[in-house]
Amino acid sequence: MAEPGHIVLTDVRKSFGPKHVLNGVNLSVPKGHSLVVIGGSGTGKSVMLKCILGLIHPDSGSIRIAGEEVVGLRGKARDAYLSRFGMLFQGAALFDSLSVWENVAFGLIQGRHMARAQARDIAIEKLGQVGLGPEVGNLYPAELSGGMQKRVGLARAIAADPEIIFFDEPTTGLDPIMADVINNLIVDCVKRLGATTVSITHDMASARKIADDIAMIFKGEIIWQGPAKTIDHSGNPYVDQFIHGRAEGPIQMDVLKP
Ligand SMILES: Nc1ncnc2c1ncn2[C@@H]1O[C@H](COP(=O)(O)OP(=O)(O)OP(=O)(O)O)[C@@H](O)[C@H]1O
Repeated sequence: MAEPGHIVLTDVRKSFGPKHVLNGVNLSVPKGHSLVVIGGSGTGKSVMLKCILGLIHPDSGSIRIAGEEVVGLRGKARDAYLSRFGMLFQGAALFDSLSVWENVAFGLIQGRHMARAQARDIAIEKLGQVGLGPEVGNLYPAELSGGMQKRVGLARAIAADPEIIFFDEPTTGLDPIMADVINNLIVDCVKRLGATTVSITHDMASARKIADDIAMIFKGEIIWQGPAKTIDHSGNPYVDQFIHGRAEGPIQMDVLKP
């Protein structure tokens, strides 16, 4: 029998009022694999990630992590669940009032109640893994370039050695060379940790680099999933249109609707 997925979504549905956003999402990510979810704006990528994180409750369906049902977890069980995740947000989302090392160590100090000195050592080590020297630890986010901020965000995402990491648009806003540097660091850091990852991106160069598998979401359903190296021969006209960025094809933009 095939190994059950580390992250398994079964028929996950979510509507906001009359708006059906997730229409029965089915997805399985094996342990240690990197899945990249692609899809147009407003197709439900962020809502799906928020459902996995428990920030949005699905109307129905099942989300299992390592075999355990996580829909509906509350209180301490939910806190313990969230501590298994690392997250790199769009724009890095660093705290401006904290130094770089304090940003990286935030979850260790606040979440795990680690002593500051020990947390600082780990932060400096993780900064080293993303190519930043210890001197950067004492700077503040406003003193860093966008690329350095992403590196710090990545160091923070891996600080607690999470078993699952989410990357939300990890290369948005970066020039192509810095984007490639971040992609390489993501691949290195994830391999070192052996973490299972789910990433959202519009950047196909990034998707090809960091994904083992790619899934395409369209109108709240996964319409294709396969190994990244097969995406050019998916045989799916929606995938073809998306990866080549063509205005013509089965995906029609509702440019007049909000
Ligand atoms: N809390 C909410 N209340 C009402 N509607 C919501 C809520 N969250 C998301 N939506 C709607 O769900 C749809 C999907 O949103 P989502 O953020 O998942 O899109 P996305 O695929 O991540 O898009 P993008 O690539 O632009 O970030 C959108 O139409 C959005 O307006």
